[in-house]
Amino acid sequence: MSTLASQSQHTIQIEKLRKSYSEQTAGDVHYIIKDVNLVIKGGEFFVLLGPSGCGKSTLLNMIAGFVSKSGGNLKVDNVEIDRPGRDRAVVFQQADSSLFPWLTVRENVEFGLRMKKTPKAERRKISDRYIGLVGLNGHEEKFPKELSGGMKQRVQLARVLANDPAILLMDEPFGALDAMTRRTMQKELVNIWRETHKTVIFVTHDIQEALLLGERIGIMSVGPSSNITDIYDNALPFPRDVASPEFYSLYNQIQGHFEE
Ligand SMILES: Nc1ncnc2c1ncn2[C@@H]1O[C@H](COP(=O)(O)OP(=O)(O)OP(=O)(O)O)[C@@H](O)[C@H]1O
Repeated sequence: MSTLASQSQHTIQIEKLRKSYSEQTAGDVHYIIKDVNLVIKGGEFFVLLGPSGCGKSTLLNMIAGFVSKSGGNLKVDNVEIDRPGRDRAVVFQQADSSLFPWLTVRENVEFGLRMKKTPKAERRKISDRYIGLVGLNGHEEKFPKELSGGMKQRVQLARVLANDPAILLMDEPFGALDAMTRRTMQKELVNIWRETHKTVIFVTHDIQEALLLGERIGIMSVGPSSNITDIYDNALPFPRDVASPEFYSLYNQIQGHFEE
């Protein structure tokens, strides 16, 4: 288990970061994102909010090390990111594609630990903890096809958490869930984050979701050459109340930003 001290590191430093998927083609370079500057502190819950197609997933996948940069600097604790690493893990919107259908809930959660050759008793202890944390007690022996969409997303989250990455990269993880399940998962994620002190970068295009979760909310402009144009601090106490005047006021400020 990572200590609080070690989790308070893992600061992500982004300087003049740019990405083009068409650098090899002749003519003007078409940048998806251009000159993004951002520092995300270790242990912070940061939300990337922006309209569809602005490059949120591209930026997240660059931090994950799945997509290469075209220019600028992208570092964790002053070390350049040039590949995926155990310090970072991604939670995708579609849980189905990340779960092994032939493995049970417990076996899916323990998969990474098995690869690391973690002893069986230790694996069981860790999977018990995270299966409990995501509310799946009693479902350990089920297969993915026997689970609802929300339950599958919980398994994906438990599996990622079991590997204890310091940095959680979440790409619209609740986008495919019904409204009630989504709200439950949002509350659980906040509890997990507060308990584990991980750095979270959460991508969404939903202002309410951004405000329910984030300590800071980075607004991405419409592409191409998208950038983070504004950052909103959100110090509202947890659990956040969507009906409070403070929530409503912040919501309107951010919405106004997109209407400009
Ligand atoms: N592998 C790729 N090759 C070429 N273009 C790509 C690739 N991946 C993404 N793009 C383009 O980059 C732009 C940004 O896509 P991206 O998925 O990062 O945006 P997004 O903000 O996450 O969108 P959404 O909210 O709809 O998921 C889009 O125009 C998309 O077509």
